[in-house]
Amino acid sequence: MQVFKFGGASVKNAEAVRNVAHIIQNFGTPTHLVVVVSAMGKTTNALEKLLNTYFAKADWQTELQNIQQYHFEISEQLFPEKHLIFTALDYLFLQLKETLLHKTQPEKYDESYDQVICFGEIIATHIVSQFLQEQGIENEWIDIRNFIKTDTTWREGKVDFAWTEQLLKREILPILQEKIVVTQGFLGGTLGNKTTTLGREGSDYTASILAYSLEAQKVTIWKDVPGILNADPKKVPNTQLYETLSYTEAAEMTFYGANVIHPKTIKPLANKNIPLYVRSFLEPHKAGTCIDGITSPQNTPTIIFKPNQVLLKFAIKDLAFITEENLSKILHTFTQTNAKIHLLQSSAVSLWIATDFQEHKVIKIIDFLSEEFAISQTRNVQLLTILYYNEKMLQSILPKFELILEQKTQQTYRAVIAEFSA
Ligand SMILES: Nc1ncnc2c1ncn2[C@@H]1O[C@H](COP(=O)(O)OP(=O)(O)O)[C@@H](O)[C@H]1O
Ligand SMILES: N[C@@H](CC(=O)OP(=O)(O)O)C(=O)O
Repeated sequence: MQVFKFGGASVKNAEAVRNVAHIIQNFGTPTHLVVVVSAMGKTTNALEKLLNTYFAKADWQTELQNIQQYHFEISEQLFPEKHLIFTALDYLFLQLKETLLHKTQPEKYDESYDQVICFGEIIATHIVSQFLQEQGIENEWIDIRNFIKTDTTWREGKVDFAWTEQLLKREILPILQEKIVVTQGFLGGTLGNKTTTLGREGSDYTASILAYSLEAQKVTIWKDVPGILNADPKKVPNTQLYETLSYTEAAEMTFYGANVIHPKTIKPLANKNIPLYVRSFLEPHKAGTCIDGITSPQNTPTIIFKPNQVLLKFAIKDLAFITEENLSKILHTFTQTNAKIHLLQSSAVSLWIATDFQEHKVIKIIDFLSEEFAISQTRNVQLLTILYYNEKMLQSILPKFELILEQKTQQTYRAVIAEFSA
């Protein structure tokens, strides 16, 4: 069996959904395929805005209406009038409103977030599943929250692989003998059947969890790019396609912030030696990139920009030096806050850490540590990583940015950079 994953861009409008149906039609057999689908277009961002507007007691009704209108407009182009999908959508949007009004609390932000944000994937999979059915592609819609089991780390659920594997094997494998399965990316469920999410852009990870658990022959992630390139084509001109990549290289790229695939995707696949294909849904006849355990590392230069970072500086207050003890205190606070350290540098009296700019986490970190350290922050920075860099590459990129902090090893160049202010 195989796993296909379609992200937001591949289902962003009616034409895109039709294209997804064509790709699935060309799969060859009407069985043995799990289709993982993300929220349509930028719906996850819109749902985040809905929740924040609701908590801010502002005009959340307009936000809800916009999301509803977007999905209805797509569905009107895909289905005949009075199709069952419209009743399902009415019900789902009612459920979303009820959840917002009765199941969210500002003081439980992360938990509330998961209960609301999940509707993007739930709604998208209903539309896709029904449309495939309309096209004669028999499929079963599955609620993945009943199968991918996580703890209660809201917004970053930790997957219980043993339990998940058992449930998926028992319940999904028999269905796959007869038809295709359509399910949601990004979502999980707790023991108490509450919804969790696996981290932003986590649908790639879902595809990998499913492939691992069901021992898939391969996974294909369909994107709006020809495959994995040596840089994001939206940021760097004249990029080159990797036809093959090793698991190690791919994992390294995602670790440094190449957001073409979610960082957690590679490990489960590597553990079971399942190849991952990254292919273009715009040019589905092309082979794309194959990531596997056979390819040996090519050491090709790769440029990675990681935006939306903040650089925190922790300075010792009483003229003492940075010690292992206060280092561990700072690191422990990051663990407790579930904030990721993307770059770390120390001097005699200060420690710098670059992390994602998530305001609520930054506030928590500063709250915990401000008694002992003088903390300053540089916002609106990004992290630049160049794997297997050379001086020529540095000279082609660095003059375009303000350089705030720099680290070099023989193979890897890393810097905290900012756009020049106008
Ligand atoms: N090294 C890279 N190779 C290809 N695409 C990249 C790379 N780094 C970043 N990207 C970006 O990743 C995007 C695709 O990922 P994403 O938007 O998350 O897709 P989806 O939401 O459909 O899963 C591309 O449009 C491209 O801008
Ligand atoms: N919809 C979620 C999960 C996801 O993975 O989306 P995408 O496949 O479009 O990156 C998000 O936007 O974070």
